[in-house]
Amino acid sequence: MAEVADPIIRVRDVTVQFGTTRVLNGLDLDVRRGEILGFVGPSGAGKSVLTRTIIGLVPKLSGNIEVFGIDLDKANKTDRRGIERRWGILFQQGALFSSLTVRQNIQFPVREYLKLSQRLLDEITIAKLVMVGLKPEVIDRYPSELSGGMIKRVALARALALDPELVFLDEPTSGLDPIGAGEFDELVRTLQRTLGLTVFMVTHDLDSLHTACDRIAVLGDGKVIAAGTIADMQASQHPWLRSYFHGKRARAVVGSP
Ligand SMILES: Nc1ncnc2c1ncn2[C@@H]1O[C@H](COP(=O)(O)OP(=O)(O)OP(=O)(O)O)[C@@H](O)[C@H]1O
Repeated sequence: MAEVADPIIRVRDVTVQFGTTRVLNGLDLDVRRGEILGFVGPSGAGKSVLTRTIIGLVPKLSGNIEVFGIDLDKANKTDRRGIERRWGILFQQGALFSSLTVRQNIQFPVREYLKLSQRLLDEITIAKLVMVGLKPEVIDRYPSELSGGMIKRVALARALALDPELVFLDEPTSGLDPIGAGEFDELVRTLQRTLGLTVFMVTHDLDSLHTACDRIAVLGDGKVIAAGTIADMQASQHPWLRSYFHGKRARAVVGSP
């Protein structure tokens, strides 16, 4: 694959296996600093597995992963904590701790890494809530008292709590209606531009790929089978890409016959 200068994530020849099932098979991927990369592929292809492998939650059989130019396998515990502070994560499942309030959810990662006064923690929390378009009044609500869209926003606020350079979003718009999803995409786009964030976004949402992503990488048979702009994807003759980007759903999004 073509080398990218100064990638924020560099994955080379990564293989991940559960028992005898090989999910990733010699996968290469670069994520460029400052871009929103949309990561797509069939259900069960291994998108979440790759995300979890990059952040070190899933062990790999072989291969090499660098984040911020640092090989995580070679980092000691202190360096690793330093790296983990520089990324934020919005997981697909269990976006928020249901027994904690919005305040406690957002402050959770901050408390893990920093010793700050409660007053400062509250100030950070309110700033993050405003950043994601929520009113400070929601701070003492529980997740069960929020709408689906609000939960996603609080989860994003939590991912942003430590002012990360890189954010992992695993299907952030799943479960939202098209308007809510569109608003969320717009928010991610705005934050990327204003904060200079790099975003790694697993998604099934064709609208997100069109409106939010700078580049798209497609996972198939354990590898990245294509990477490029939406125009590159639409021009591809690969059967899965053709049916995905030119199928019924795609036509509904781009409005072509
Ligand atoms: N801890 C695990 N142990 C065993 N198998 C696993 C584990 N985690 C994931 N898998 C398997 O790895 C494969 C890829 O799963 P993954 O969740 O990454 O798919 P995905 O591309 O994110 O799918 P979706 O789009 O449906 O979310 C699946 O077959 C899944 O069952």
